[in-house]
Amino acid sequence: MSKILVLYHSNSGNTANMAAEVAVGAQQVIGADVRLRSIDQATSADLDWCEGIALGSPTNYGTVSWQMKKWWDEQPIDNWGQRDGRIGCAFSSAASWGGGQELTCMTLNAILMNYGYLVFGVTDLTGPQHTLHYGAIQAGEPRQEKEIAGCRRLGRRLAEWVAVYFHGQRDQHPLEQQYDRFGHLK
Ligand SMILES: Cc1cc2nc3c(=O)[nH]c(=O)nc-3n(C[C@H](O)[C@H](O)[C@H](O)COP(=O)(O)O)c2cc1C
Repeated sequence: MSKILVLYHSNSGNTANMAAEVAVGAQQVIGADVRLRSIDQATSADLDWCEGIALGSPTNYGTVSWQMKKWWDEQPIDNWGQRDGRIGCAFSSAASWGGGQELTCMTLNAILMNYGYLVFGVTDLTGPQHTLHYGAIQAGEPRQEKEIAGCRRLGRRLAEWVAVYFHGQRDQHPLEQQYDRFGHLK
């Protein structure tokens, strides 16, 4: 089983709704065991458990929420250096497009990199002019089909990479998949 943690903070529900869709996407990969946790519920045991993590925060003043930063700041230092090689990715909701979601994703990725996670972006388009190169991004909550698909694609890609790199399932590699990845480029 691929162990996938979707960990998020959300003040008013938008990032929580993204997280739920990311979890749905991860569950699309056969053999994925998915935990969906807010930082209010999660403990360092969840980090110990997972092989892959999708980390989500609202964009607050162009960066991660203080609550998300605090959660990581308070992780036991003993864990540092113990999670090298696990796989991570990011997602964020802001009020508006261009409100700093990608900056937040990059900061979330930087937090994960400090812990030794291998972080990735997604090359696919899930709708016209809609991609997630630095993580899934959103204005408000995901409503349109391409927005929901973007969140789900992030989770799916995470579970695919875990299947490939942790469990040797080469058939789960994105280049082996039959679903549409670049149709919206046309
Ligand atoms: C303290 C604070 C700072 C914020 N800063 C930004 C910002 O820099 N850019 C932006 O577009 N929205 C900003 N917002 C709006 C939130 O990012 C937006 O409402 C988001 O969808 C909230 O996600 P949540 O429902 O998961 O908390 C801010 C909200 C708060 C409370």
